Amino acid sequence: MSGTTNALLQIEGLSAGYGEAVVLNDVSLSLGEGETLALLGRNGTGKTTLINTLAGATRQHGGRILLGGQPLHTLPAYRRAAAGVGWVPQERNIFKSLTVHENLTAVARPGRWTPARVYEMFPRLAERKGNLGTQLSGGEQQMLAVGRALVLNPRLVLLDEPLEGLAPIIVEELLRAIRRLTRDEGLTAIIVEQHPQAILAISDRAAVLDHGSVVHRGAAAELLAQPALLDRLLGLAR
Ligand SMILES: Nc1ncnc2c1ncn2[C@@H]1O[C@H](COP(=O)(O)OP(=O)(O)OP(=O)(O)O)[C@@H](O)[C@H]1O
Repeated sequence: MSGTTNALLQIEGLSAGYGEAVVLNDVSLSLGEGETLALLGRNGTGKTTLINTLAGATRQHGGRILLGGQPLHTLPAYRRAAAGVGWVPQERNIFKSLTVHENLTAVARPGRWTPARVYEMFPRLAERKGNLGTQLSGGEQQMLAVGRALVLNPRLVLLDEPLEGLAPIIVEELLRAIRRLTRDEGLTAIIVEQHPQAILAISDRAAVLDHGSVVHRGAAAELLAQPALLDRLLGLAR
């Protein structure tokens, strides 16, 4: 990963889990400003647990998380958004009883990402401004979840399987938007995904988890260029 001294995000010796159960063991990673990390691994290896731990939604047993040099791990979950963490959880968690527009304005904070820019990025949402969360398709809910994280104007965005369960045409649309965010807008992000090739292609860095530990870290392009290594790391037979 990038040099640890000027990294935006530093994760050091992190152990975390649920209750007494420890899922993550001694995870250390760092990410520079404007970089995207593809977080890969087989099912149940701890990817969501790592994202949730960064967001403050698990029991942390040890280690440190620093964002811009400031400790994040000492803050309760509700203060991590204000500290600069935009979290798009697997369940999306949009406010279903609010309209699309209300979902965005309810959480917006000053900065370059405004609801208008989110609508420009996701024209489907602009068309559905006045619709309630309950009236949205899965893909529209996912776009709204991403938009809601953006209007927080976070320093770091956590995307947990943003493409999961979506129709291929929507996957293409979201991938285009995420590519724009990571490549053109310089967003700093961690993306968990089951489609490794698609995500590696738009990421700078890659990390692979197995049994709650980091078993590989390096440049995304290098891993993309080594499909046999990628298959081995993900436990796929060739
Ligand atoms: N709420 C929970 N309480 C207890 N154990 C949990 C909880 N959520 C996940 N686990 C356990 O933690 C381990 C890691 O799960 P996690 O969801 O982080 O993996 P993952 O790599 O994100 O997998 P997937 O790709 O299936 O989402 C698994 O053994 C899982 O059973």
